[in-house]
Amino acid sequence: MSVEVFYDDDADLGLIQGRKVAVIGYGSQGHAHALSLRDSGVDVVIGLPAGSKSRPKAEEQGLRVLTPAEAAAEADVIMILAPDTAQRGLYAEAIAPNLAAGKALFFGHGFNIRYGLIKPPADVDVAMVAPKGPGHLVRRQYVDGKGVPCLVAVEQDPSGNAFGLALAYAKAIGGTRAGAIRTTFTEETETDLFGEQAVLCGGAAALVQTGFEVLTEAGYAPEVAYFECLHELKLIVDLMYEGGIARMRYSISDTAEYGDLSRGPRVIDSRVKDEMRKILGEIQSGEFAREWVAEDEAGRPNFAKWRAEGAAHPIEETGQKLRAMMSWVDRPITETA
Ligand SMILES: NC(=O)C1=CN([C@@H]2O[C@H](COP(=O)(O)OP(=O)(O)OC[C@H]3O[C@@H](n4cnc5c(N)ncnc54)[C@H](OP(=O)(O)O)[C@@H]3O)[C@@H](O)[C@H]2O)C=CC1
Ligand SMILES: CC[C@](O)(C(C)=O)C(=O)O
Ligand SMILES: [Mg+2]
Ligand SMILES: [Mg+2]
Repeated sequence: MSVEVFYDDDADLGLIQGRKVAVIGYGSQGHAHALSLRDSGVDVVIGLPAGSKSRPKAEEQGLRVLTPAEAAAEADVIMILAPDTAQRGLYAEAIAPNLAAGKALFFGHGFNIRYGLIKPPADVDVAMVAPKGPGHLVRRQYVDGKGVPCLVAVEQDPSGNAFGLALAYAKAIGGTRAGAIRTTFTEETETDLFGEQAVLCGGAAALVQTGFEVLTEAGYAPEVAYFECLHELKLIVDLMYEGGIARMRYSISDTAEYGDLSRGPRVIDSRVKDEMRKILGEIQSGEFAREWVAEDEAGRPNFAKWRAEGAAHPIEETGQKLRAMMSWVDRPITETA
């Protein structure tokens, strides 16, 4: 099945330049959207609670900061870029009372709409512009005259113009420079959750930690194990990123490629694939969403425990020491926030 991809020439920036946009939240995505919208000539206001630690960051950039309710009341387009777990309460308290027919409600990820946690009124456009990359990279690419590809979706379209408006928004943050792909809230949410759980974050972190443990438990130096299991992963993924798995295999030695082809399927075997299918099932059925919402409402006890265990893993201490020796690893992408 082929997808529809839209580029700068397909989007009319004027559609978003003519509206006032409230960006609610000024974290990874929020700062990138707000600054790039402003640089694209859009009238932007930021919505943040009174005690938010993000307020000074937005104000330092010369942005006008109001409370979420005040910003939502002023704006025609409200982009919610607060954490997914905060969105339901934020919507009920500050946004729903300030919606009116003809306004548009935008999201950077479909979680709250897909799982029915937010149910906007029928006379409001509901759309999504979801960059396929971390917010700091979204901003850096925009500043460099490039862009991070976006997914664009429409859930409700009473105006008949929701897709054009979303495409204009994607253009204003650099997304259509790279390409904006039309999708649905369901497809974006389920694939995004699956990708981050099974492959990009959960799968990759567990693979790296487990490889490091096997080597160090067998008596190899943690420093050598770090290079083999974490540091070089970026170099290998860069090759995949540039030219796919085939390009990576072209670049490595035949010995590595034979080991890859003969041993890789033993590591990621049918049991792992079955577990991935189970994880996808939990996402599709809403089981993961219910678990995560309950964990958040309970004060995140497991989240805090697992996060602390991850931070205490020996690979972190080894990494800290080694990264200090590598001057080229000293420009964190988060420095634009
Ligand atoms: N991180 C990423 O790169 C990606 C994120 N997304 C999606 O973008 C959205 C935002 O995520 P992300 O940028 O990671 O979030 P962050 O955690 O980086 O930032 C959240 C921001 O929202 C503020 N905030 C917290 N609570 C509230 C509230 N009740 N009302 C208003 N503002 C609030 C925070 O302020 P304070 O500083 O005070 O905590 C902070 O400025 C999510 O839907 C996420 O799934 C999509 C693609 C990639
Ligand atoms: C991969 C994690 C992500 O989905 C992202 C940066 O796209 C997220 O939710 O942060
Ligand atoms: Mg993602
Ligand atoms: Mg995500």
